[in-house]
Amino acid sequence: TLHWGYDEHNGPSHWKEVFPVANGDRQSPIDIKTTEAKYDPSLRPISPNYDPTSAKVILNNGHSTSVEFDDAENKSVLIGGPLAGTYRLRQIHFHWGSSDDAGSEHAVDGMKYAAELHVVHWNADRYSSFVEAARQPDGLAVMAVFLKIGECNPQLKKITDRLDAIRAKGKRALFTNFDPSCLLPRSLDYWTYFGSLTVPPLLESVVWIVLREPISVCSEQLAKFRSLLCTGEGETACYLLRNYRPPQPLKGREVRRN
Ligand SMILES: C[C@@H](CNC(=O)c1ccc(S(N)(=O)=O)cc1)Cn1ccc2ccccc21
Ligand SMILES: [Zn+2]
Repeated sequence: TLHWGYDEHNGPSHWKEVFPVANGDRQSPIDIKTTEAKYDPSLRPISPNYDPTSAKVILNNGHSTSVEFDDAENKSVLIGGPLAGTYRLRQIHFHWGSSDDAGSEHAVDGMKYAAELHVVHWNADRYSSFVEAARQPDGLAVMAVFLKIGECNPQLKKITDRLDAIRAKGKRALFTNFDPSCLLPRSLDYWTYFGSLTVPPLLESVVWIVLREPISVCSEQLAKFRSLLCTGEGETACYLLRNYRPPQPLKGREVRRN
């Protein structure tokens, strides 16, 4: 059976063989055509409110590196923006490419950034667990932040410095006292649209909030992400050189902006 990944034989073009929703009506990512985005005065400012003690572990799941947060209560939440209710922080993770000239999942007028940060939340007002929320059309809210090649990012250093400890798939390390707001740009202006997870099972349960202003990352920091392995210890090493899905058809969806 297909174990999905990002190689020629198991990458995004194969995912539909196991996950037919890959050809669904609200798939992500998308190419955001800025002139077609509709200004919506009802959209409020987004309001992230994170407690650094919620951060627990950093791990390599073979498809990306993620920092996982304690989501047993409303300690770190996202409210406002297009959201009705309180969305609880679950994890953050990254997508990158094999070179600096592509790596983001969303594109802006056809232009891709070097990488993309996803801050993943679930609707704790309406659902009792992440896994339940992940199956609902309004279950998840993911804030996307573009990483643009430039100065090394001192906040990102906290994450890239730990990657040596989790090089193999399945490895994890303690990672606490971390507030992911430190990775957000000055402006929280955003585009928003209804979409999906960008990796299998590609569930169509995500309200996407894509920040318009990128943060910076330098080549050396990106190179550390590419040194992660998509294989476990003792297996023949395969490097996680890229882990982005290309933009998917909009299928008539509207993209709004604040
Ligand atoms: C959600 C999956 C686990 N996947 C994620 O949590 C996840 C989160 C964000 C993104 S992204 N790149 O879009 O921000 C991608 C994946 C668990 N799971 C697996 C099968 C499954 C079935 C029902 C419910 C949950 C299920
Ligand atoms: Zn992601």
